[in-house]
Amino acid sequence: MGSKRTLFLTGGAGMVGRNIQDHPAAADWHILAPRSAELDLTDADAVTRFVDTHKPDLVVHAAGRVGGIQANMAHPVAFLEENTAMGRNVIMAAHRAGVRDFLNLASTCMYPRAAANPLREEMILTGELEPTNEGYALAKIMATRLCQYIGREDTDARYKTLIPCNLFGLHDKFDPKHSHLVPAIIHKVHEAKRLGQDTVEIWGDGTARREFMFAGDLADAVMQAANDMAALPDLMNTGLGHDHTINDYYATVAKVVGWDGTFTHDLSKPVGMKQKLCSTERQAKWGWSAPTSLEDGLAQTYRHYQESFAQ
Ligand SMILES: NC(=O)C1=CN([C@@H]2O[C@H](COP(=O)(O)OP(=O)(O)OC[C@H]3O[C@@H](n4cnc5c(N)ncnc54)[C@H](OP(=O)(O)O)[C@@H]3O)[C@@H](O)[C@H]2O)C=CC1
Ligand SMILES: C[C@H]1O[C@H](OP(=O)(O)OP(=O)(O)OC[C@H]2O[C@@H](n3cnc4c(=O)[nH]c(N)nc43)[C@H](O)[C@@H]2O)[C@@H](O)[C@@H](O)C1=O
Repeated sequence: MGSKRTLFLTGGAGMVGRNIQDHPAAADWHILAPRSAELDLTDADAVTRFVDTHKPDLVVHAAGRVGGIQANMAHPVAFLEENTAMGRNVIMAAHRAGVRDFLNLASTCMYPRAAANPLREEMILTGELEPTNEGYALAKIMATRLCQYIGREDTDARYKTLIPCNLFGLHDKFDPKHSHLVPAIIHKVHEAKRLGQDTVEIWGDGTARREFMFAGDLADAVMQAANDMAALPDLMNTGLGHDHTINDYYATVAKVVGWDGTFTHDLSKPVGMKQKLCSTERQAKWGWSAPTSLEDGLAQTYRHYQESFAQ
């Protein structure tokens, strides 16, 4: 314990944070993961005091106000303001305290809405953002650029950003008001099975495409990065390099849950980006790929849902 390096993990109780703490390589670190009730990251002075007191060797910034398309559209002020404040406070407190290594988590929502797929890291800030999550994306771009500027001005600082694709997994949010696509489908299809319903409604026409990675796999990439920050590119997509239609995700979840009903489409619901598929070129050069198949990840997530959320 005495010889372990200290990792300040923000958002340690969230989906990504819990998967990081459950990763086998987490045992190599002394992890500090305060809840928001103990350390409100929007409070700059409190963050500075925390970082100055603990002087971590590495910060992994996995906290944020996070939600699916509907939550982002309903609360753009909070998504922009809280995420900007958290990013700025954590990054600046770490840099002022002399923390050399910082791993920032962004999101593929910060790519321009009309960018050609697959999305390459140098496309950031080359076009207009997707309006359904613009506030959140602006906050993510701010934190990403701040890390890059710090790295440019202070060549000892390794302030780097992973850009994960959409994620799902254990400890996801299943509440329909906040959920992303995959947990929303799991909840809807499970409920249809439980209540004996023979149809489930899909938002939009189902032809939009998404790249959903198992959150345990993102944790694996984070731990590989943590172990050798020098080897990590300063900005890198973390994804699968392939995607599926929304209709495909519904069909696959129905198979995993064991429900054989049919689907309808509600064309009045928001659809967002038509496609946001990562280029995995940098990730491949870095020497990593996601190990979990969609079916296996969904089966694990459905078991977790049944244990923690389902009626
Ligand atoms: N989920 C996804 O599909 C994707 C996520 N990401 C990024 O990964 C990161 C983690 O996301 P995810 O785990 O899904 O999010 P969750 O919503 O599951 O977790 C977010 C965490 O942030 C913490 N938090 C929120 N506000 C504050 C605050 N004011 N002070 C301190 N802590 C706060 C919460 O802490 P507490 O529980 O203690 O309140 C919570 O544990 C985010 O940066 C997100 O943008 C990127 C791409 C896709
Ligand atoms: C990772 C990224 O994720 C977010 O963007 P998003 O990918 O658009 O979010 P989503 O997962 O909620 O939806 C994906 C797609 O799925 C369709 N869809 C069908 N049926 C349901 C459904 O029942 N619920 C939801 N939520 N979507 C549905 C929905 O219409 C859309 O086309 C950002 O806000 C931001 O959080 C971010 O960083």
